[in-house]
Amino acid sequence: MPTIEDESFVDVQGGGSLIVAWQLKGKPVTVVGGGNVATGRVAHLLAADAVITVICPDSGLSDELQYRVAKKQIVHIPRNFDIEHDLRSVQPSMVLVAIDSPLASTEIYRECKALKIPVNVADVPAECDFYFGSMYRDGPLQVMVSTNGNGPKMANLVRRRIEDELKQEPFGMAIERLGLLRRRVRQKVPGDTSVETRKRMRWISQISERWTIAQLANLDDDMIEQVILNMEDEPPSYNDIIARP
Ligand SMILES: C[C@@]1(CC(=O)O)C2=NC(=C\c3[nH]c(c(CCC(=O)O)c3CC(=O)O)Cc3[nH]c(c(CC(=O)O)c3CCC(=O)O)/C=C3\N/C(=C\2)[C@@H](CCC(=O)O)[C@]3(C)CC(=O)O)/[C@H]1CCC(=O)O
Ligand SMILES: NC(=O)c1ccc[n+]([C@@H]2O[C@H](COP(=O)([O-])OP(=O)(O)OC[C@H]3O[C@@H](n4cnc5c(N)ncnc54)[C@H](O)[C@@H]3O)[C@@H](O)[C@H]2O)c1
Repeated sequence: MPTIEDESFVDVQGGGSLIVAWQLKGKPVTVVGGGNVATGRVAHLLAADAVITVICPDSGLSDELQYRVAKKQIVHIPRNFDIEHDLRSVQPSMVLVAIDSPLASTEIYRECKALKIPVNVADVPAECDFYFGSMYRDGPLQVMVSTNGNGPKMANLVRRRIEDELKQEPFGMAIERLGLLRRRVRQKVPGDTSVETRKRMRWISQISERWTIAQLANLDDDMIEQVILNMEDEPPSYNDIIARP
């Protein structure tokens, strides 16, 4: 039984935030404003497959957002935000505010809180349920750097360091191919018993660990089938697979 004198547990440092990978696929998200900041928010939302409505007067819609409306990637409502119509009746999953009017922002923020809708008001930490961070993406890989409000520019610098390192190797492609292999392994060893799950997990962990990033990125559909056909206790090495006819 652990006691409060037990020093084997690490001390936790507070003052952070919970970084999670929020799933927005198919969910309605409202972006208020159509300028530079809103345009950046929309790019992040599109990458998350959200269903996006942008609300701002026609005169405020950026060229990029006009292009996205024309491509039917987003819906645009050409007027100022209206709390009754755009919040109370629609109840979106999330609201992102990026407008040049602090009074209107605060009003939208308060109503989102009353309706329990998660909201971010760009550059106003007191009106954010969550902050954005500096993002590196490569296919399904996403790395987000946050300074928890202390220095957004520094978040950008740290992200660029990480980016310089990660872009040396095809991580995105490797992860995509590994994702396909995982799905095939689950078809080959279906079932939810702990024995089956443990077998699948050990197998995939070993391949993830032992194959290089370049080898994983090279894993084409035929090789995946070879790997699946040879699913014995020990997972094959890359060389085992390419040596097979
Ligand atoms: C990461 C990034 C993502 C994004 O927004 O997409 C982001 N800000 C970015 C850039 C940036 N923003 C600002 C500068 C000027 C230099 C500087 O101040 O450092 C630069 C740098 C530049 O422009 O180069 C000004 C600024 N930002 C906030 C305040 C208010 C305050 O601090 O009180 C002020 C001061 C306004 C004033 O002084 O009046 C607040 C927030 N900005 C955040 C995110 C959240 C905290 C993130 C974190 O702590 O890590 C948070 C809390 C809320 C939010 O907006 O979600 C994006 C970099 C993307 C990239 O390029 O990679
Ligand atoms: N400009 C920047 O680089 C920058 C960077 C970080 C944060 N910010 C902050 O983020 C906010 C937005 O910045 P921006 O550069 O995108 O501004 P912007 O001036 O380019 O765009 C403002 C947008 O808000 C719309 N708008 C104004 N009132 C509205 C309302 N009531 N309903 C709907 N739409 C409305 C306008 O039509 C326009 O599309 C500002 O508060 C700014 O301080 C700006």
